[in-house]
Amino acid sequence: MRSLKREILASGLSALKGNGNIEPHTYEEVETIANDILEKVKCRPQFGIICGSGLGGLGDLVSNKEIIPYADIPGFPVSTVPGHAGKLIFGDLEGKKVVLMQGRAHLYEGYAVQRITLPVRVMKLMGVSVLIVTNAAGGINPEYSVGDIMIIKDHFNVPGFAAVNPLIGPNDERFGPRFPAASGAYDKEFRELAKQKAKELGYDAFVREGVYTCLGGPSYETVTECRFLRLVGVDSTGMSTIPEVLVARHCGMRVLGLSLITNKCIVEHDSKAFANHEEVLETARMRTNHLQALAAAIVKAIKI
Ligand SMILES: O=P(O)(O)O[C@H]1O[C@H](CO)[C@@H](O)[C@H]1O
Ligand code: HPA
Repeated sequence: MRSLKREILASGLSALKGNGNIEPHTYEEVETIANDILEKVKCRPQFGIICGSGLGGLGDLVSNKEIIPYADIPGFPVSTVPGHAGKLIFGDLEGKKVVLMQGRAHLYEGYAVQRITLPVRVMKLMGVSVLIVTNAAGGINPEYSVGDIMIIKDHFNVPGFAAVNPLIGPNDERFGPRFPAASGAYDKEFRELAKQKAKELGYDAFVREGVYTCLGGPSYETVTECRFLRLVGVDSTGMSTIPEVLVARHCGMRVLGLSLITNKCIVEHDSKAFANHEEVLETARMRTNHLQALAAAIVKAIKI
């Protein structure tokens, strides 16, 4: 095990192996990382939370914090984007044991898709069975406003059209099946619960339910791409989340996804407006308190 750990550390990019082929981390590698983390913390998490751009404030909800920077975890992808602190926070939230990722890594940062999803498998082997994923996204649905929170009911995996899928490569049945279903990935019961909690909190006016997509980024979408996405039934668009959800579902986790609509997508040629990350972070700041309250209420209500 020791030498395996050294190997992961030394390679830094063990998801990229040999002649350009991309291979997933082995079960043993993931197990080594998970056990290593568990040796460092007292918490034994049941819930995993991934915070999107500017949404790391969800970490303030956690008490009895134990914090490990991603940079100290062998093999973990380190976030390089503003609004992604790159810390793993363990602790208590509404009576539940949680591990919260304050920030994520994205495809456009140059990581293999298997590598950006490694933390999800590590969570699984640490005992997590429920994953809450959050992201900042552009509103494609013309009825959406900046600041809306969208409960994700389905996704449209654009990178998957070009064979970018974290489950590509040898399949280890200890994680899950070769051909997992992707329909029903966003747990119906959790979605209903999220809607109910939103109502109780008086958030009806800005909580929606819709379909998320991600492109590879880092460029934001063109006008034609946005119009195309609307035609196929997409409501919000980002550059993350879907790979994590595919891996989570593959290993049997139940998933809830929340998109914060941080900007409206540009659908008019020659528009003077342009998508930008500053607006994304600004909207995230504006909605942090609401998102915190909603996430806390949902975690409290979910029974494991
Ligand atoms: O999906 P999250 O991590 O919330 O971040 C979103 O915000 C960034 C663009 O502003 C991109 O990284 C996009 O994916
Ligand atoms: N497009 C893609 N990703 C995003 C956007 C967007 O408009 N807003 C936040 N992340």
